[in-house]
Amino acid sequence: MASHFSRMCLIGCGLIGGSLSLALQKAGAVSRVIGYDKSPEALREARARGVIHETAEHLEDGVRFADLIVLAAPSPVVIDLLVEVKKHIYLAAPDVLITDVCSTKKLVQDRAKQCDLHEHFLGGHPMAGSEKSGVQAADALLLENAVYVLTPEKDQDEKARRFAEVLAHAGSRVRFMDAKEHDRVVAAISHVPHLIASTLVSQVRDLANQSAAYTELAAGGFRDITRIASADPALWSDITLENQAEILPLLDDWIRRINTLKTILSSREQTHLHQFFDDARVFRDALPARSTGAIRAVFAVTVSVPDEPGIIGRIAMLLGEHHISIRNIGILESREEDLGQLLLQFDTIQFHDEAIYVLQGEGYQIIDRV
Ligand SMILES: NC(=O)C1=CN([C@@H]2O[C@H](COP(=O)(O)OP(=O)(O)OC[C@H]3O[C@@H](n4cnc5c(N)ncnc54)[C@H](O)[C@@H]3O)[C@@H](O)[C@H]2O)C=CC1
Ligand SMILES: O=C(O)C(=O)Cc1ccc(O)cc1
Repeated sequence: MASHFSRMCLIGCGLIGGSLSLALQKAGAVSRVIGYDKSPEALREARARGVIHETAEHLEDGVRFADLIVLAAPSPVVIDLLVEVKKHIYLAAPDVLITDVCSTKKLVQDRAKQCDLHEHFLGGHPMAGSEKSGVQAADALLLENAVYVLTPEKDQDEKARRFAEVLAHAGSRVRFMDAKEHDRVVAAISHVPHLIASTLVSQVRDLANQSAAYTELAAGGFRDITRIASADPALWSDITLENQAEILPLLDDWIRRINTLKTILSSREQTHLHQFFDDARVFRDALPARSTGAIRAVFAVTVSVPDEPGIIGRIAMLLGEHHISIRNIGILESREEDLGQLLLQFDTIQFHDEAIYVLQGEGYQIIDRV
C-alpha cells in the first residue's frame, strides 16, 4: 500500500481540488478531508458530494493537524495564500506535505521558497481537466490515467517519491519535470492552443453578425477544436498572464507559420499543402494514447447513447452478459440534444476490444477509444 494521509486540508474546493480529493479518497490514500474555500456555496456542495468531510471557517482550522495540504485555487490566490499557510504551518503535522495543482509551476514554486516553505512544498499539475469549473463538475475519473506532473527540486526526491506513489495508486501517470521546463511545454500544448481556440471562436462570432448560417453550420469539427474556449475566462486570464514569457515566442512562431501557410495556399502549391496536412496527421496519430509504463493503464471507450433514463444500466447489463468487466462508467457532457456520451473504462485491452465489438454489434456508435 502506498503512503497514507490521515488529514488533508483542501484549499479551493473546485473542479480540480474536488477531483483530486475524490480520487485520493477512492484510492484509500486519505482518511479525512477538511475544506477551505472563500465560497460558502462551494463548501456546501463539496460536503454534499463527499469531496470534503468538514469545513474550516479559518485557514488555520484547516491547517491544524493536516499531514497533506492541497492548494487548488487560481494561482494568484495560491501565491497569496502561501504566506497565510506559512503563518499557521506550526499547527500542522511536522512532516506535512504541501502541494498545489496550478497550471503554471515556476512562480508558485519560487513563492513557496520565498515563504520558507520549501521543506514541505512539492509543485504539482494534473494534466487533466475540462472546460467546466466548480466542485459540481468534480469527478475522481478525471485524474485516472491522466498524466500528473510533479516538479521536485534536487533535495525533494523522497517527498516526490512518496506523493508519486500515492498518485499512481489513484491511477495517475506521474512524470517528474523541472518547473521551468514544465511551463515551457504547457505553453505549447495547452496555453497557446487555448488562445487559438478562443481566436477561432471570436472570428466566427464576428462573422455570425452578418449571417446566422455561421452558427447553424458550425458542426463537429469546429466544436471539437474550440471546446476549450468554453472554459472559465478568469482562470485563463490568470494562466496566460502568468506564463506570458513562454507564450509570446510561441505566438511569434505561430504568426510565422500562418504566414507560410498563407503563401503556400495563395500560390496553390498542392504538394506542399498535402505535405503540411500529412505531417500534422502523422504526428497527431502517433501521440501517446495509452500508458505503457509501470503504472496500470486504463483502456477507455466513449460511446454515443440515447440521452434517456436507465441507459447506464442497459449498457452495463449488455457488457455483463458478454462477461466484460467494466472498471468505471460515467456520463460525459451531451453534445447533441437527444444523444449523450458514456465513458467506459476497462482494466484490460481484451475487455476494451470486446466491448467495442459488442457495442458496435448492437448499433452503438463509438466516438473515441484509447
Ligand atoms: N480547470 C482545469 O481544467 C484545470 C485547472 N488547473 C488549475 O487548478 C486550479 C483550480 O482550478 P479549477 O479547479 O478549474 O477552478 P474552480 O473555479 O473549479 O475552483 C477554484 C476554487 O477556488 C476557490 N477560491 C478562489 N479564491 C479563493 C480564495 N481566496 N480562498 C479560498 N478559495 C478560493 C473558488 O471558490 C473555487 O471553489 C487553478 O490553479 C488551475 O490553473 C489545473 C489543471 C486543470
Ligand atoms: O479541457 C481540457 O481538455 C484541458 O486541457 C483542461 C486543462 C486545463 C488546464 C490545465 O492546466 C490542464 C488541463
